Amino acid sequence: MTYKKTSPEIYKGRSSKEQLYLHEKLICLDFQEEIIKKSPKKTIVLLGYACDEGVKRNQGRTGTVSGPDAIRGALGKMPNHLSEGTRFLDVGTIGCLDGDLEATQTQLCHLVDQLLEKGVFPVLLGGGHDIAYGHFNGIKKHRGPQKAIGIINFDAHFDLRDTTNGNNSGTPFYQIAQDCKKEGSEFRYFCLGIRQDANDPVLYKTAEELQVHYLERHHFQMHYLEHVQLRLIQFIEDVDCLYVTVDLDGFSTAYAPGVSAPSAMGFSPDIVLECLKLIIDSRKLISIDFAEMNPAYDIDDRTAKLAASLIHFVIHRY
Ligand SMILES: N=CN[C@@H](CCC(=O)O)C(=O)O
Ligand SMILES: [Mn+2]
Ligand SMILES: [Mn+2]
Repeated sequence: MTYKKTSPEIYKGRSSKEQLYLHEKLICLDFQEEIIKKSPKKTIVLLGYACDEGVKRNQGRTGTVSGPDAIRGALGKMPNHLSEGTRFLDVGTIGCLDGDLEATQTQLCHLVDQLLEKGVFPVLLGGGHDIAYGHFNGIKKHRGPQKAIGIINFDAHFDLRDTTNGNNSGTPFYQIAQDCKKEGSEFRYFCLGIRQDANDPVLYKTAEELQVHYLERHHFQMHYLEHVQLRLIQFIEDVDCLYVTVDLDGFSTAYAPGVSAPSAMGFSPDIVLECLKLIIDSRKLISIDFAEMNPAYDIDDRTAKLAASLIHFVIHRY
């Protein structure tokens, strides 16, 4: 595992005297210094997961290692509407050393636990979707295995591949489900945006066996908003808290070309925004991540800007 403090140089943009832009509001801290104080003030914390190893093992197009900084660059330029009392921090980025994905996920788990311990709202920037295994485990470590943690994944893929070929970016929710089985806890997983052209029959079968809640792409659109909202409300009712993960490859390539596995028939941002509204307003959301950002394939920073706009929305509504 590697760790790097974020250089403020990554955050560039217009300057003002009144913190009109997020890069002026944001403070880069060193995680190791433990200077994140527990405070009653609302605190939003960015943490990067610069890891390509899961994508590589899953035979995907690498490049997500640069994902966190691409999102940071786009986010920093955006206008700041956060209240004066809100703290907005960046605690750096962890990376994968010698292909040791598992060690990186374990480290992520510890960092997420520590962040939640401080009472802050973590916003994680990926990195392959293997971020989800470390992230979820950190939430579980903090909350305890008996708490009902709901996972909401906006994605084209179930990511329920079994681990016969090792852990990778296509296996995180299968790994979580196996851990749940061992611990005797319920696997609470809702996946929105699934498509038949992106998931084989074995994956659908695994989803059925694990009683996964899912909405397919043809129903995951504004035309079916009431239905989508109802399904979300039903899922949220049964959980104590929520972990949300946004896999950028679920969006149409028109919005998100910069990913490992692009989706020509992916979903649109408007339906995701509606869902995020409902999720945030439920007051159960405790942590969120944005995965699979791959700047090597981005066009005109479109994907980075989409991720940044979604984060902008979340941190202002939270
Ligand atoms: N994290 C994404 N995983 C997808 C990739 C699909 C693809 O390579 O086309 C998956 O394994 O299903
Ligand atoms: Mn995924
Ligand atoms: Mn995906």
